Amino acid sequence: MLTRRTPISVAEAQKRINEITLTTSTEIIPLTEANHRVIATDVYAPYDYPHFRRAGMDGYAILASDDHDYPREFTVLGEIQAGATWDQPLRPGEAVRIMTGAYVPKDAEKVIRIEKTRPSADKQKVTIITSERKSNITETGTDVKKGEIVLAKDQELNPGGLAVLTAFGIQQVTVYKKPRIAIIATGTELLGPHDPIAAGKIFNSNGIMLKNLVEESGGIVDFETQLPDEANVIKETLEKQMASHDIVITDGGVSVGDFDYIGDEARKADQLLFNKIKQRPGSVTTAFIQHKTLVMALSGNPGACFTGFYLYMEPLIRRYQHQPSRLRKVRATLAAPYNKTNGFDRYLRCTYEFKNNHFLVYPNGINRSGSLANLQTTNCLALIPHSTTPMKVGTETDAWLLPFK
Ligand SMILES: Nc1nc2c(c(=O)[nH]1)N[C@H]1C(S)=C(S)[C@@H](COP(=O)(O)OP(=O)(O)OC[C@H]3O[C@@H](n4cnc5c(N)ncnc54)[C@H](O)[C@@H]3O)O[C@H]1N2
Ligand code: MOO
Repeated sequence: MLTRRTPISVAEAQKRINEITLTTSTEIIPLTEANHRVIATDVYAPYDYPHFRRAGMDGYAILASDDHDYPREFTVLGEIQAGATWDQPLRPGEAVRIMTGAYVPKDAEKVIRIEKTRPSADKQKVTIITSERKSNITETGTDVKKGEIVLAKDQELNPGGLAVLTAFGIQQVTVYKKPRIAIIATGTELLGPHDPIAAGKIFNSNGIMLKNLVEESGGIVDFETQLPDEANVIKETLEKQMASHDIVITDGGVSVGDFDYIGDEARKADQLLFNKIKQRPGSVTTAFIQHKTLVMALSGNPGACFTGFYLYMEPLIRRYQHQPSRLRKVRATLAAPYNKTNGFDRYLRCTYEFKNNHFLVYPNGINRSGSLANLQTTNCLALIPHSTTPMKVGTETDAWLLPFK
């Protein structure tokens, strides 16, 4: 059925997606699974770090009042290994052999590095040759004081952050839940992964791309399927997946063809956000909310599907994690010809180069909506504003550098 759709701008479509109120929730997970997760609560230091006075060098611990008139011989009271403690008092003329990272005796104020000493053969005595400028002792709480925020919320944990938490004996962390996303590809032309290639048929190349794009952006794909263009099958699957997911992403079946059933579902939905955008590729990109779940209907055309994901889905998935989009908007110069003109703004798949403090963008291969050969090497999208004349080489425009590229 042919219906008239009202195209809106990309900015307006992005605004409508951005205005969706998200119900983000949190979960507690073991630290061993927390790399790249976003912490949802400030984490306070349960104790000082370090929590004992620690030797920064291998050497001999002595009293502050003894730090003079070198060379001078000291009596060695014993040895403190890292991990051990020491409770004997230290008196003038006495030293304790101490290792890096070991507990410093209470009354010791200085560790003289081993290089500046001459131990006797039986190790019972040591001659200190010269003093040290530094104490070589790390005082309690030098790094972090008890009660301070060691990691503030809303940041993505990385291996360094995991080390910080572990140092404080923290083994679990509260993080934002990842949105659960279902991916439904539609099209009777789609072959199963093990089918032989056949006339009129294609493999579901969008499926694996979308799954990995979702996961890279911080979502979980726990349902993925491909469906023939059959209204009932599509409707039933949509209903079921909407009930159990935060977002359902579909691709294909969204234009005005006789078998484009996703478009029909969109028009009947509780809230239609948009079903035509003034953009190429992907003018058919559609979004609607049904039973409080967002359905993002991307074009089946691979180039349009790729672009639509970055423009609308990546920022939304990141928002579930309280994180900004990873697309980096820059000003860039068109460095090679692109001669096509269009009534809609085009998000051209490009490669970029950073030269003399400036970004240069190069149109990447064939930029049709239905072409896909450039998807591996495309690392930015550049804006070719709608016009009746081609954009001249050397013109400045907006470009978005893509994450993980
Ligand atoms: N009469 C009109 N025809 C079309 C219009 C229009 O306005 N009037 N819009 C065109 C534009 S623009 C686009 S974009 C496409 C959008 O089509 P759909 O999103 O509905 O997608 P399909 O028609 O199902 O497929 C388009 C193309 O992509 C291939 N495809 C589909 N699924 C996959 C997949 N999972 N992996 C790889 N490739 C896939 C499919 O075989 C088609 O070749 O509509 C235009 N038509
Ligand atoms: O809307 Mo389509 O521009 O060819 O992807």
